[in-house]
Amino acid sequence: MSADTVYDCIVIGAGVQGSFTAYHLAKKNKKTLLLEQFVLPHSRGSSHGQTRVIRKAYDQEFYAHMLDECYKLWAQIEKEAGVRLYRQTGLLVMGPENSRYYELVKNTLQKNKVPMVALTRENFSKHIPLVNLDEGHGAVVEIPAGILYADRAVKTAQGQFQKLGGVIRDNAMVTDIKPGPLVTVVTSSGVYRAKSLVITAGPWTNRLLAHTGLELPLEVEKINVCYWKEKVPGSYNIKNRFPCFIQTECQDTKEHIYGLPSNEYPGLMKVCFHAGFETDPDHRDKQKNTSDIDILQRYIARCFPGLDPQPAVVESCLYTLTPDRNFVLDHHPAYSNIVIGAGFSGHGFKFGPIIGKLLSELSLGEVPSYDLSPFKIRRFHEKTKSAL
Ligand SMILES: Cc1cc2nc3c(=O)[nH]c(=O)nc-3n(C[C@H](O)[C@H](O)[C@H](O)COP(=O)(O)OP(=O)(O)OC[C@H]3O[C@@H](n4cnc5c(N)ncnc54)[C@H](O)[C@@H]3O)c2cc1C
Ligand SMILES: O=C(O)[C@@H]1CCCCN1
Repeated sequence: MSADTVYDCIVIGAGVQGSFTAYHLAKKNKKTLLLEQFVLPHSRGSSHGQTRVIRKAYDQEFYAHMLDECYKLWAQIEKEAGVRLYRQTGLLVMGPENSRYYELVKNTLQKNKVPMVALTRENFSKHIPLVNLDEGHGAVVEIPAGILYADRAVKTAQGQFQKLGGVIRDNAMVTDIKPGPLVTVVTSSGVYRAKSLVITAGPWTNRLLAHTGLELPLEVEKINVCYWKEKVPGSYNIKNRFPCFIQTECQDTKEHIYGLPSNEYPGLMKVCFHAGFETDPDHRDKQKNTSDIDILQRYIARCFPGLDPQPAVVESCLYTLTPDRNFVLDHHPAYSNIVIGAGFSGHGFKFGPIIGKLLSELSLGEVPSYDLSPFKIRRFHEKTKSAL
């Protein structure tokens, strides 16, 4: 491409959401440029690591609805690229039987006819050995849920995008955005222009939006990603059909604790706390709070007796949270040819292919395939007004 190329669309940020957006745009024959500040692949954002959970066990039904198509889109890209990205493991959901959240999750699964098994206290340990169910808690298994191979998925979306003629420039940090009928994007390695722009910059979203006069209520948190050693190797292994799990709340915390079967590191199971500590994305290593690990240790000692209750490996990842934990998928309020995909609040990976499709639709001025009202920027202002 020559220096004066005008792209149909520029996408900023090659995490899972930007990579899938670029892929969908290229599928629609749009001349697309994907810009990434770091050399790819990297582990400084939110999409790195080997695994993520895919599930329909949500308290809000609109997420479960989107997942129908999402599973199909994951299967489609697996087929196109000849790689495996999804593996069914099932998802064990445990929570206080009398809690509203646990009830809503069960209702979503039932209403959407998701194959599931409700476990009783009597048969729990037969189906799920080496886990202690808390007193007063119920348990259901969502059968089709599973894991996504995260790093491989991002690489595959980028690879398919390139095969379709898309251009990726990594090591290209965007330093300025000049809105207009043609948007100008200034990077550390060149200046580019396009008819439309999609910003999928994860934890750096507000830094980029500052160039356009907008600030969203996003909070960036560092998550301690903990792996715990199996006392007997293999006891919680994916090959032995151990499922992913979510503990919606328990005596140790009102927040989710969740885990994935041992898989990526031999003999280690990933169990994490679904909340972290505020950080600057460029300085996350300075955030050293580990009070979440104390909570996890207590939980593991009580409920996962087959794990050593000391983390064997601790890595880090970033969440970008909105106040209501729903995503932002919308046009920029002042510039209709700038589209924003942000605030994935620690649960956006599974939706990558559908978010890519939706952001591509918004950037092309098409009617989006789903009702995007839960994801509009306007909701933040409405909240502020009603609070006055
Ligand atoms: C520990 C952890 C566990 C999770 N578990 C799950 C799960 O089980 N299931 C699930 O569905 N989701 C899960 N998530 C959430 C999911 O991973 C995120 O929602 C998703 O990865 C967000 O992707 P993104 O593309 O928005 O952000 P990112 O991956 O951060 O991508 C943004 C990209 O923009 C680039 N960028 C930023 N600024 C610039 C600039 N100025 N110029 C150029 N490039 C720029 C960044 O370098 C980065 O590559 C988890 C997240 C974490 C951290
Ligand atoms: O999005 C998910 O499915 C996981 C599990 C629960 C909390 C963190 N994210």
